[in-house]
Amino acid sequence: MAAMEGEHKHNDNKELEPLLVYGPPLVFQLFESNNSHKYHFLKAFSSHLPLLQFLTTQNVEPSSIRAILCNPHQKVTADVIKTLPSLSIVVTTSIGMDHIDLPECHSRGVRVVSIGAMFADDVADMAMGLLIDVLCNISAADRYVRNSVPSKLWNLPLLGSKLGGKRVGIVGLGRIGGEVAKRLEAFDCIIMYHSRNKKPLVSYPFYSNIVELASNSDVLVLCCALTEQTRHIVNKEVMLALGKEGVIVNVGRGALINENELVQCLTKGEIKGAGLDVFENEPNVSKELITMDNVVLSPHAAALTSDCFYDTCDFVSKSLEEFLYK
Ligand SMILES: O=CC(=O)O
Repeated sequence: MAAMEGEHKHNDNKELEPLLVYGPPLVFQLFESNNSHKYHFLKAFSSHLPLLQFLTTQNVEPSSIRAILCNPHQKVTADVIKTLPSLSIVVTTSIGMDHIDLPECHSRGVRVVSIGAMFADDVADMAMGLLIDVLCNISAADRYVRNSVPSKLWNLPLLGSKLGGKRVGIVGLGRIGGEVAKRLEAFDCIIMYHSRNKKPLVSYPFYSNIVELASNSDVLVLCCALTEQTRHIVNKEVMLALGKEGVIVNVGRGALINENELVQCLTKGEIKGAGLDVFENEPNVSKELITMDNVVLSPHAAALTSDCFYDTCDFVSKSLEEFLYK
């Protein structure tokens, strides 16, 4: 466990009451790596432990926690919320909010603030990176070179394929999906999308049925939020419709895809490949996926850029200060 404590003055020079904030270590690295930032809301605790376990093992009084800082790996369940009588705000350093029990927050009057679309560019870059990697076998070729001897260097047993001209179905045309579309246009891709509703200002073809989208696409890029409606939105039927040359990229949430069915389809050659930044049972990654050369894996890292870190630091500080001290 790491603890940070400090004495800081608010803008109006009024001494702040100590505020307990709890969050996972990665989030707190933001503050540690940005020394110039004013820690208005200390004391803060960070731990890898789930919050309820943290409270009991570290002997922290639940009623002293007024704010939670979390990321998608930190579940803010109804039990967590009920255990913290003074909780008044949850700030998540993520776009997605599926790790937070929103109805419980709402009924308790706990405010929830998410980073919104701040990371859209970075996540869209990751989607493009994964897609180009799968199509051009970059990671597989990298492994080949590292394990090769000079006489075999040119014998790579894989053929790539170009992105240009591919028909790409974007699932979820919000800010991230929109940024993905912008990038795909530069590659002369044919873009279409599926989302809850047709977007009146968007000219790309809209498919209300994801199976139809898949059967008209070479690639599916998943950018939507995980909800009860989108859980397993990509299942065997969708993958069979995408077809043997089809590629799936997921920068949304792992459970958007039925991962068992994905493994089966990849194993049987029913789709060609996948680029995954997220997994259904994080932090566990299916053993089969790990062995596949046509699959590119990334550890939920699309927003782990230095740009995101600085923006997040500002955002979190402002959100907490505004809500708690104004
Ligand atoms: O997973 C990351 C996010 O939701 O921002």
